[in-house]
Parts: sequence; C-alpha cells; structure tokens
Amino acid sequence: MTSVAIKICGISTPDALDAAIAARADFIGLVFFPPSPRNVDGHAAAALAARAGSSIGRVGLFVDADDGLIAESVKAGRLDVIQLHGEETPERVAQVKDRFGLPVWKAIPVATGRDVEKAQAYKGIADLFLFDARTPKDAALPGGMGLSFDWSLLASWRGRPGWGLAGGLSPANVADALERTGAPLLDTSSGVESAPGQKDPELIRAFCDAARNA
Ligand SMILES: O=C(O)c1ccccc1N[C@@H]1O[C@H](COP(=O)(O)O)[C@@H](O)[C@H]1O
Repeated sequence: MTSVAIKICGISTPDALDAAIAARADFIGLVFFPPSPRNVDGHAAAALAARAGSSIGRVGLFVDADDGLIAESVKAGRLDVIQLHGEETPERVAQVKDRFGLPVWKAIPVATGRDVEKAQAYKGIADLFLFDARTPKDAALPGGMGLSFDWSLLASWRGRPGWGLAGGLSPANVADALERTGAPLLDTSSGVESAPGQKDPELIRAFCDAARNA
C-alpha cells in the first residue's frame, strides 16, 4: 500500500463532492474557467464549500485569470490552494502567491523532456508542480481532456517531494501510473466521468481505491 495524495478535479455537483469525500480523496478541484464543462461560478463554489466543510481540501483551478476572478473565487470557494493551469510566468506565480497568501500549484504541460525541465523556472516559487499532458495547439482546453504523456520523462522526479501527476488518469491506469512514476499526488478529471463534466461516483470510488491499493 502506498501513501499518495489524491485530487479529484472538476467537481461541480453535491453528488460528486459527496463521492470524493466518501472515497477519502484529499482534494477536490473547482474549475474557474468558463470554457470548461466543469466551470463553477461563485454561487456554486460557495454552496460546495459549505457542504464540504473541513472534510476535504479545496483547490481552485485558474487559466491565465486576473486578480478579480481569483479573489472572488478564493472567497466564495474558501480555497486552500490555487492551481494555475495556463501560461502564467514565474513572475505571475510569485505575484499570485504574494497577493492571496495561499499555496500555488503550477501546471507544467508536458510533451517532451524539455517541457519537464521548464519546471525549474518555477523552483522556489510554486509550492507544487503538476505535470500534465500538453494539449494540442487548437484544443478547446489546456487540460481536462483525458490525454496522457510519456511518464518515463519524469524518471528524475521519483522520490522527490512537491509534485503531482495529471493527464488521462483513470481507475484502469492509475496503479500503473503510480508504480511507474512514484508520484506523491495523483490528479484526475475526465477519467472519473461518464461524459464531459459529468462525474461518476462509482468511478471516483474506483480511482481512489486503485490509487491507494497500488
Ligand atoms: O478540467 C478541466 O476542465 C480543465 C480545464 C482547463 C485546464 C485544466 C483542466 N483540468 C486539469 O487537467 C488535468 C488533467 O485532466 P484529465 O484527467 O486528463 O481529464 C486535471 O487533473 C485538472 O487538473
């Protein structure tokens, strides 16, 4: 059995929240990015935060967002962590950390080994690197599309703290992903859905069980 943190991203309904809590996930992700089928507004985020109480960590996902949206969402969703999933520079990540006083996770889009090296620019600034598959240039979203990447590119990260694996993780492949990468945190969204934006409680449970029993 491995001790790994689990994040279920793109929670937008009470049923999905309850499933993540029942499956003992460590974090839910609330997506504040209108083009996403998982987007939540302030009202929905506040209702989910009230329902969750202190039973699970709340990560707010933003894509090149301005301070206004982040401020409103941090308050409404009572966020514990800010995840920046766009093209935010190291300077912008430092600014967000400073302005909001919360841990910041920076998504690093990966297709090649050079992409993995780009995390170095955020060293000492981001609190966690979230390695995710780089989506195609014309893709609708920069994440949440069920795409994975070559996990062997993360070989040098094995045994190091402060990073997570995302991209195409599902109940079927999460044990293999954990075995191959040793990731301290596993993050999934579309792999626990029956359709884009529709979380499936049974898949959430299966994902958490498979990750924990790996
Ligand atoms: O989930 C989304 O809609 C989303 C939108 C914009 C940027 C990132 C998004 N999700 C993140 O992407 C990873 C990978 O998703 P998937 O498991 O491959 O579907 C996910 O864990 C979220 O952190």
